[in-house]
Amino acid sequence: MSISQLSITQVRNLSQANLSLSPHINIFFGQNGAGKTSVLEAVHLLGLAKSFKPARTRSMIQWDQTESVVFCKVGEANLPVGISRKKDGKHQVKISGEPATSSAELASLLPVQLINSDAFLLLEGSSKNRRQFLDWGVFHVEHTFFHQWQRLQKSLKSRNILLRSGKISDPLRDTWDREFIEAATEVDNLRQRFLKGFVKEFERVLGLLIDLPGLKLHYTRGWDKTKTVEEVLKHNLQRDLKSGFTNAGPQRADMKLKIHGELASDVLSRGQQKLVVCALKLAQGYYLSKQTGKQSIYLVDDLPSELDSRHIKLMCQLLEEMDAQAFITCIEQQQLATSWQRHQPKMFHVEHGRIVIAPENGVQK
Ligand SMILES: Nc1ncnc2c1ncn2[C@@H]1O[C@H](COP(=O)(O)OP(=O)(O)OP(=O)(O)O)[C@@H](O)[C@H]1O
Repeated sequence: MSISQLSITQVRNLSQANLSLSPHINIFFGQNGAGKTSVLEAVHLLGLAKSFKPARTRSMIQWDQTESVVFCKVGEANLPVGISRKKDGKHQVKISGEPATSSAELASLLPVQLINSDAFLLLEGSSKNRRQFLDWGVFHVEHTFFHQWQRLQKSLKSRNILLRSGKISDPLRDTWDREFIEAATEVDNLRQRFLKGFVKEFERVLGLLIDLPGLKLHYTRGWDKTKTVEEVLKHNLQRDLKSGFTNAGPQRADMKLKIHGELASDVLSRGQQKLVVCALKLAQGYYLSKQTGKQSIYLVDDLPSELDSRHIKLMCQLLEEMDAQAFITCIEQQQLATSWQRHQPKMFHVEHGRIVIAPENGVQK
């Protein structure tokens, strides 16, 4: 799926922009503070109904305005998709003129992958970042995942409320325990099944980007691997009651990257870390496309930062080969002008919140 037309209204310093996009590579270049990242944020809002960080969503609305609106046409059928977001946090999503039933519907239609400076959190941040990354892939590849994941969240929340109330023999807790056990087992099975294929794809893409022998992805499911969830819940009951929450389960799963037993974030240089993170993100798009035929949409903020010219070219080649639609930002047009082999990118110059089409390769024809 790619976006053919994009209209952005009152997002940060972009008062109004109407863009006709390439289904392949779209590059936004311009000086600091021009509004390049805001274009990516607008597409992110369309795909996930929020900014890069949920807490930033409110601040996206242009000063002295009450709402941001982003509208696009998707795929060959030019399916209209729009979102409006108000200062009070309310938002409205419409797909083909009808209100979307859930944000999952939007996410399924527009599989957005973001590579920006926050992407380093995949290596150095909390396990929540890695679980979100993993679950993005499982959600798109395994059709039953969303339902099981919702069951897990609901049963976990209800169980934790009962734990805090201290009702040790509450029959209601037995009910939520059973629901939690079933959902936890399913979520873990689906994550593991996804990872079997994904890890191979990740190793392939990483090998094309950088030679890091010994780098391995280690999945931990969130509870003792020699025990069932049921056994762990029984074993941990006193501890769970004392702490007021469920200590073990898929809500504690992690996916660490280690090299020779050390965390990649403790060992690798900044550039190497960026390449590992890019390999993870690109592998998601490749794997999704191989498993489902769906194309992802890539938002890459400041692609050249931290990378030497050889690695910039390799990144561009991999994005092109995947045939995903990409929105890429950089400061100078020349930084990315000659990195492409298959398609000429569409170049946009962003200046003080205004976006104009620029000549390809910076050469006026
Ligand atoms: N709510 C808002 N209303 C209006 N302007 C805003 C709002 N929030 C941020 N801005 C301004 O909008 C611009 C957003 O810039 P953006 O982050 O898109 O820049 P950029 O081109 O990616 O720059 P850089 O290269 O420095 O990352 C900045 O000039 C910022 O000060």
